[in-house]
Amino acid sequence: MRLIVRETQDQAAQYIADYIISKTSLEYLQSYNIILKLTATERINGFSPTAERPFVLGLPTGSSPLPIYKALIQAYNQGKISFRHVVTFNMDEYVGLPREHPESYHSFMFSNFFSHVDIDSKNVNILNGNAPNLREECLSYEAKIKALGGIELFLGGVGSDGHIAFNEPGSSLASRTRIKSLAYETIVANARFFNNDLSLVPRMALTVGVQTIMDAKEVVIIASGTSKALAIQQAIEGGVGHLCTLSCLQLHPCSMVVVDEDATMELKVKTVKVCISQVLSERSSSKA
Ligand SMILES: O=P(O)(O)OC[C@H]1O[C@](O)(CO)[C@@H](O)[C@@H]1O
Repeated sequence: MRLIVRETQDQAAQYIADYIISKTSLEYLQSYNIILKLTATERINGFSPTAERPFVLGLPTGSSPLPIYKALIQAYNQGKISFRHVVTFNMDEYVGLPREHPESYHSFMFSNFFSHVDIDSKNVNILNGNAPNLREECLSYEAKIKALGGIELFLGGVGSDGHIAFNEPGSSLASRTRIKSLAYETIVANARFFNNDLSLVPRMALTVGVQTIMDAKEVVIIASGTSKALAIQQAIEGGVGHLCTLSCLQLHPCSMVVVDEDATMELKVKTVKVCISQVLSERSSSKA
């Protein structure tokens, strides 16, 4: 698992947006007075997606990815990226909240991202939390991901309790898309989107599973703010376990967690130093 630290949330978001677009450009990483010149890898642009061979992108909601969506929209407006041949799968959706509700993840995704770029709405996949048969809905979501050859890059956030998507503490690390009850901590955290009224926050959601995320070829997580610091500490310094489902990424061959400085507050100085020096050596050896 790679850990990338940026000073602010906006810088962390810009790093991820650039990474997803992947300009084939040179990147400079400064660490402990060493400046290394690194070659950025290619993602959407390097993949050159077509209608027959789309780029399959997993996407999150929440406040953390908002600056990433802003940066992607800006890049689209500058002609640096097109989403015409990108197929998206969102991580989760509330159960029972009407699709048109301003806090549904459908509304969130269209108002914060999809309506501002050239994505074809037929390529947008979001779980239907009002489906007549929720189990069937989850099974066909998994089947659709598989039929498209899997997710190329899954972008995600993390809950303050360490959840990835809505895989709350105690979720099976082998889980797949299913219905989940939200943890009390998540209901409290999300109440800010529902006039701080706990009774208005849906109690259940459909969510991709931990294994669905682990199956993606690459996973990129954003975390910012001190409220995420404990979750980041557990996921990075703790063992792999179902009480902090983000920790599953320790077992992923290609995962990256991008944080702002506030989110590193519970990490040991040594962890941050080791992670940064690993990035430097991994990247410089991949250049050789
Ligand atoms: O970024 P926020 O608003 O803290 O949200 C945290 C997490 O909760 C979720 O919205 C629940 O899935 C995640 O997608 C997100 O990463």
